[in-house]
Amino acid sequence: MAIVLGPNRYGKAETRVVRVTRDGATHRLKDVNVSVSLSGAMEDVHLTGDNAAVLPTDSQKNTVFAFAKRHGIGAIEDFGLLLARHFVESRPAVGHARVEIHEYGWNRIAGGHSFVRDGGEVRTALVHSGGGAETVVSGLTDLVVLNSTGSEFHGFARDEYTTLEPTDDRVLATAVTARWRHRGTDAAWDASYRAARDALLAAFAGTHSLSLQQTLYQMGRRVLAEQDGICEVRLSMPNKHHFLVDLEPFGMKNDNEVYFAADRPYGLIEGTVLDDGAPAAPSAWN
Ligand SMILES: O=c1[nH]c(=O)c2[nH]c(=O)[nH]c2[nH]1
Repeated sequence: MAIVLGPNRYGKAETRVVRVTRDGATHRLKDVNVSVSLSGAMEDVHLTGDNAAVLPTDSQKNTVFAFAKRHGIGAIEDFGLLLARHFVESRPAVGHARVEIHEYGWNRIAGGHSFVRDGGEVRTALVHSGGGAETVVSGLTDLVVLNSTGSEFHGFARDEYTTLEPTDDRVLATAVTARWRHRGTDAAWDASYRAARDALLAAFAGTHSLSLQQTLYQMGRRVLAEQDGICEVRLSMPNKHHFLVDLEPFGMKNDNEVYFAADRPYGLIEGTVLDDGAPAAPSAWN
């Protein structure tokens, strides 16, 4: 047996940066979590302990802070591209850079310098640069949505373990994780993000659902139908079950009004919706 070093990468994960832009008394806030991962000619450090090619992860963290000051933080896709290109172009040993950024939203309260955190929702970007190829995947996590009617689930397969009752009126709730791959690397990121988020919400609300799978497909479809610059959407959606509570013991009828919101287990519905003519780019999602 020949033992060899396989794929490897390294970098500083989860550098939390808050960048305040002071425009007189009116401030703007960007709150991000940046993870850098570099790969390339890193045999020596693994095989012999020679660190000559290794840009310390500490330097990578410092670069994130320095770039936040020097360039500001605009759309997270742009900040990711800036960092990824910097590491590939400035370090001969680095053939590939992966930069993942999560952004936490803040809204202005009053005056110029007071803010309140958005709900749990997070905007995401994943950038790869190296070997002459670049990819950008945008997205969001924890977009929590609920339809209080307009959802059915029946006609499903049955076996000896099936106890689920069919329903023609249920609560449909999920926490959407969606990521979408752009065809290029120079979109109007903020406008594209808002349009994709709106499309996901409109499709969730506007689909009379026969299953969460059907709703998922409609959500991905809507994003692709509205934006030529996007060629692939990947969705992961937990079915946040809401069970009708039996109120008969208390002499009351439950007319689809009182639910037990279970947190686990949950159905996990995942799928990809794509332009089948787009060039495949599996590494864009790594
Ligand atoms: O929309 C649904 N899809 C399923 O696959 C499923 N399975 C289940 O038990 N409930 C549901 N609901």
